[in-house]
Amino acid sequence: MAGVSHLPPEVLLSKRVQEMVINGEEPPAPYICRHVDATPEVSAALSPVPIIDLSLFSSSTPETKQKELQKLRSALSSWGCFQAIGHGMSTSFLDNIRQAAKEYFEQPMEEKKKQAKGVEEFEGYGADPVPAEGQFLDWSDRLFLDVYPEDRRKLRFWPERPESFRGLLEEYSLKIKMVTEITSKAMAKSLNLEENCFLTQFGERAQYQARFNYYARCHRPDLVLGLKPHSDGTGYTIILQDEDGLQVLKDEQWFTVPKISEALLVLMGDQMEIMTNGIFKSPVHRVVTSSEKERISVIVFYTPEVNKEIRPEDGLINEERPRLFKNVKDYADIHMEFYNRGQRALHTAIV
Ligand SMILES: O=C(O)CCC(=O)C(=O)O
Ligand SMILES: [Fe+2]
Repeated sequence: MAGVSHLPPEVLLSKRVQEMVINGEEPPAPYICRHVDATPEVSAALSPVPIIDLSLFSSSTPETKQKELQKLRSALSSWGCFQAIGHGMSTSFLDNIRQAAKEYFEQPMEEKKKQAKGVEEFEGYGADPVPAEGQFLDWSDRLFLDVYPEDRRKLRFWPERPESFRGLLEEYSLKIKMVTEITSKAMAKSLNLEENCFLTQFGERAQYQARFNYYARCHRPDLVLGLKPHSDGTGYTIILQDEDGLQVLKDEQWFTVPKISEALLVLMGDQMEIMTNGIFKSPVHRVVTSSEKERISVIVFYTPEVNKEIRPEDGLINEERPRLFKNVKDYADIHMEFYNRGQRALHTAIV
């Protein structure tokens, strides 16, 4: 096949990874990671990512509730993420979401290109905007959609096919809203804070953005990543996966997050680290590629409302733990600038 490795990133990013795979092309040079990562990897079977049962926060004895809150606090202080079960969504409903995403990506390119985004835009079907020079590209395609506040939706990017897509996304987002409410309250209680404090910081016009990721098979999983290492600029992020592939960095090891059919991964972003004055960790994570299986994930980014200042909770600042972070506004934008250069942005918020 004709090689494409001489093409610059902005040209490559106007093509889809899925197209390259269908055409039998080798990963072009900009997709090849240029450093050798010697960090050990822990397989899904051996990764003890904590599991939290959200249903125990509403219907259980005070002792059981307290125990689960402690588990939550410990999970978020050490891992920065947990697998949520008992969230009120059935496994068959989650499978319907996985299936709709799969059917979307399985459609012919012309169909998906109806939602095509510009190379430098965020919303729509495509890839991340062109990164800074020297950064490698991600072996993935994605569909990115603003979901809430509702008046921010751009329906021209919402697929009409598969037919179930829009309805399922609507239903899923409503349920995710309930999950964020339960989770935000439980996180506050686990830190002995007033239960609505994080919800108030996120604001009434908190943002929910959905991202459907398609990680194509790749001949060279040793050289190519589905998504480069990063932390999220969100408040926190909720991830539904259909295969293993996501890895979280902890204790200098990459832990593969096991796919559990009934679970959603809740992962802290930098803004929760700021609001908890550094108690909850926003973990670095990445997605590896596989030569055997493609992978789909459905992500909801949950971020404080535009233009709203957030700050470390007063109740988490004391003599032993002085204030670590400044008040910040629209941190996700700063995060994006650094992300583009393959860097973290959290240090910009340190006092
Ligand atoms: O696909 C995944 O599992 C993770 C995606 C992710 O980390 C992101 O979109 O920020
Ligand atoms: Fe992420």
